[in-house]
Amino acid sequence: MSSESILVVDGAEDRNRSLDGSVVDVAVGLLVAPNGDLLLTTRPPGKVYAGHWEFPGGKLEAGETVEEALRRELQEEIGITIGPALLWREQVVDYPHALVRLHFCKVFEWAGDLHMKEGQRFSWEKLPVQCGPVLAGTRPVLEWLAQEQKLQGIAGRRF
Ligand SMILES: Nc1nc2c([nH]c(=O)n2[C@H]2C[C@H](O)[C@@H](COP(=O)(O)OP(=O)(O)OP(=O)(O)O)O2)c(=O)[nH]1
Repeated sequence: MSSESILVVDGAEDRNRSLDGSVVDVAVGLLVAPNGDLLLTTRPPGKVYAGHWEFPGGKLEAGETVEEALRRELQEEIGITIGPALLWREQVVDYPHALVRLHFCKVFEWAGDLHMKEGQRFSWEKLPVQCGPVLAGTRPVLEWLAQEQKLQGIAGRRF
């Protein structure tokens, strides 16, 4: 029995899928600009939930680490080469189309200019983000980021 919490999306309550074997791992990049803004992109036309806002990333291929997959996906999708990817949080999401484990990584350094290669839109956002609709599996991490920012604000005032 896994202790991971599962976010169930779009009427999946009765699916009761097992976490053994069928989970698709996804590397997701939280690109943080020097001023703290975060990069969000829309899901490209033709993909499930097209037009919904998310953080850029994609599925791991066989044999890849999360960092390798994220570096490849961001080169393929938005034309940049990332520096270190720092694993921050994980979330399992049960969608009607798939059961995914999202590996959210913070990225502070990258090379190259943004180039949306799959017809996505992009936006540098402050919290709370103004773009929408935001993909259901992306909402929890926005909450965690907001909590972190709040705590940093409190610590900053105190010290
Ligand atoms: N990239 C990304 N995917 C997310 C986020 N939140 C979330 O629930 N997901 C889900 C949506 C999809 O089910 C899955 C990512 O799969 P995908 O189809 O976009 O990945 P991919 O680019 O490798 O796709 P493909 O090559 O198979 O077409 O993760 C997020 O913030 N970013």
